[in-house]
Amino acid sequence: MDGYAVAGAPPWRPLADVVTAGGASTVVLEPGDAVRIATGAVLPDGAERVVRDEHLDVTDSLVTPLPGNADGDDTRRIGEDWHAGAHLAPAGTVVSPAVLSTALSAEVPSLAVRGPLRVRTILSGDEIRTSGPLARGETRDAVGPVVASFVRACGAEALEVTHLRDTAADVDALFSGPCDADVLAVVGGTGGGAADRLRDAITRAGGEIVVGRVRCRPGGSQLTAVLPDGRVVLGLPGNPFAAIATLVTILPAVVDAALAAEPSRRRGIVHVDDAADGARIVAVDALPDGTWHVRRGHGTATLVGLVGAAAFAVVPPLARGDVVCEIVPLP
Ligand SMILES: Nc1nc2c(c(=O)[nH]1)N[C@H]1C(S)=C(S)[C@@H](COP(=O)(O)OP(=O)(O)OC[C@H]3O[C@@H](n4cnc5c(N)ncnc54)[C@H](O)[C@@H]3O)O[C@H]1N2
Ligand code: MOO
Repeated sequence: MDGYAVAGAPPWRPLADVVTAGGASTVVLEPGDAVRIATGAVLPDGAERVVRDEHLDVTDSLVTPLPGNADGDDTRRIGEDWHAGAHLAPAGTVVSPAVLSTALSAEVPSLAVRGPLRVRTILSGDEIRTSGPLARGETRDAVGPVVASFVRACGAEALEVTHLRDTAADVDALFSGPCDADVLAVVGGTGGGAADRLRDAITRAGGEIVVGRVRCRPGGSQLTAVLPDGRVVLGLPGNPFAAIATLVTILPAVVDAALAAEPSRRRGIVHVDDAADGARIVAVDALPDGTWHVRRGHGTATLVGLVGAAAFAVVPPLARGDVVCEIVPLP
């Protein structure tokens, strides 16, 4: 506190010196002395306490406590914020700016951390074209260039996107080769149709399909699998809206599980007009009263239904009216 460092009983004699923060002071107080001190300065030798300016009457020759403030002490003592060995953040806490700043205050130079999870997105489909003009039968890649934003919004690190040809050998190589990723997010090939080789390849690689399908639209054909080396495979349905909706609803759960983090799901009230048998992932707009409004459906072939939208909402099966839903904010 800005005030006076004092020694002995009041009133005190003010010394001419000023003790400032960061400097090495040579001031020594005798009983009856007071010296002006700045917030953050080290208490000078001989000082017994600090009294803040607001609690003092100061003249050229005398420093006197104001009535009712005779005994106050505004000294900040080393270690007063926490004791040695104190737990400042429980295991599993996300390393937020507050955690980093607290570690700095506590002179903790390094932290044991898990993650971030590294996610590699793999585009599948011989028809998918990432650059150059489209030939007949080709489809513009509308996921690769934007997927990193969504991966990062899930708290994971996005590695570069690769493109896989629709051959069994290429899909096998994806799962058997060395890899710098913790999660392989494969776009397309989840359906099990003529050209979809993902499920068989996971089985051939000795992987276990943990979630084979989900009663949800879009994203019903999504899968979550674990390879023998622990890597997680997310099969994202190929239609871009389905791929992104699936990614942002399933990847956070994988991140939480891998990092032993406490799941934190945001919820909100969504106005739902019609009920459906299964769960739905819908784009929503924020209303001024803090509730959410379902957007008109646009199909899943593009992300046009997300343009300007604030979030996805996961609407539970059969729900209608004002429904509490999981809200997944969009990046
Ligand atoms: N008999 C059925 N067939 C399909 C069904 C069904 O219920 N019964 N569902 C359809 C839906 S909905 C989806 S979604 C897909 C999911 O299957 P896949 O994951 O195997 O997806 P693909 O067939 O590989 O691709 C679907 C569609 O998306 C296009 N695509 C793929 N990647 C991209 C990309 N990076 N950028 C833009 N577009 C992409 C791809 O060309 C296909 O047109 O199954 C349906 N079939
Ligand atoms: O999974 Mo498709 O999931 O409805 O576009």
